Amino acid sequence: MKNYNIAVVPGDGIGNEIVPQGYRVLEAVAEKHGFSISSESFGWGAGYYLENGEFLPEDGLETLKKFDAVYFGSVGLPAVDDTLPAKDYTFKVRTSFNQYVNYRPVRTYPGVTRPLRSEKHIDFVIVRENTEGEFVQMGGQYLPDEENGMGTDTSVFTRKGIERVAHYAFKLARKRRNKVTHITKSNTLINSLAYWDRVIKEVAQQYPDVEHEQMYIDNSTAMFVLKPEIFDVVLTTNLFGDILSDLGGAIMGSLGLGGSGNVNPEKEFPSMFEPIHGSAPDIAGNNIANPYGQIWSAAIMLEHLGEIEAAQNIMDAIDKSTSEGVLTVDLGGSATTSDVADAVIKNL
Ligand SMILES: NC(=O)C1=CN([C@@H]2O[C@H](COP(=O)(O)OP(=O)(O)OC[C@H]3O[C@@H](n4cnc5c(N)ncnc54)[C@H](O)[C@@H]3O)[C@@H](O)[C@H]2O)C=CC1
Ligand SMILES: CC(=O)C(=O)O
Ligand SMILES: [K+]
Ligand SMILES: [Mn+2]
Repeated sequence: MKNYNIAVVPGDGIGNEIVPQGYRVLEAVAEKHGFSISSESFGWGAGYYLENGEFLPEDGLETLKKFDAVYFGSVGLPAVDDTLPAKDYTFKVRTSFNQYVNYRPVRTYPGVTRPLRSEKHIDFVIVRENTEGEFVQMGGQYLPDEENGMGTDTSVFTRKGIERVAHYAFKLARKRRNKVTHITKSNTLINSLAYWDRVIKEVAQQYPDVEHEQMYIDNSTAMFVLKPEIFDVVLTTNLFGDILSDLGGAIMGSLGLGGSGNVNPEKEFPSMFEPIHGSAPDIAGNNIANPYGQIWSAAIMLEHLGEIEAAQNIMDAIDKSTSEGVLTVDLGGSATTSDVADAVIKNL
């Protein structure tokens, strides 16, 4: 029997509630589709940092490398300096494992009320560049306590970094509705994002069959709300994609509905699958967090591993569950985190 060995990293806050429920769905779907899942769980994150002074052990990345994939929650706690979780865990894994695509789909969930007036069907994918751009954390603070103190962060856009994510986006569009909208702000960021546009346009010429449109980030936030049905593949920078994907969660009805994959398309390293949101310390510990995005992330992981039918089975079971009204508090319902997983497993 085919087996997938998964590193499970729940992280902090609600990660410790939704990851175990997502894992239950994973085990159930595996049994149904004739493959097995083995796993090891790692208690890394901000809580681990409070006890050990680091987010993960020194050989943590080496440990993760041996797995087929990483099933992750979120990291960050109010008691820990919040400049650390991304630097010391999330970005470290994404960058070290060349997970240069952050695949973040947005869609309509049946039975979920969304904040938009329009009832039109939404189904698009944000492809967020995931290793460079505004988030390379190259910069510094100069005399921070002084009157003339200052801080800088430099954006880095490389030809290689832009080309590889652009090729991914155009290839993905060919499997969908053949349209790429690339997000920019080159009217003001006249070096970094003008270069981003230039390289994407070069790549676009190799996909003459795919419609290609450029849109400024400010206008795109408005279009997400006013006309989200116009999007198919949204190709964005790291920072813009971070912001747009929370907006994507919001237009679906809740941040808790968004699943994602940090993908190394070449499969030289394991990819990492997590919901789009953070550790939500404000609601943690009550079994009320919405696990649909975490469960969707399991489906995205299975698709990446080649278990297409099992992935589709999870998506159908999610749709059946939301249609039946199995909705958490953030969606106006009263289902608990574990109620949702129970329903999804029943509906597989
Ligand atoms: N990839 C990661 O590990 C990420 C970590 N973070 C970290 O998470 C911590 C909290 O950050 P916030 O800005 O508050 O963002 P957040 O996404 O954790 O929460 C924002 C709001 O959405 C709600 N929410 C999020 N997920 C939910 C779910 N599944 N069900 C119901 N409600 C949900 C929260 O209760 C909160 O009111 C910080 O330490 C931050 O650095 C934030 C984003 C990503
Ligand atoms: C760090 C963060 O907010 C994200 O990757 O979505
Ligand atoms: K997350
Ligand atoms: Mn984010």
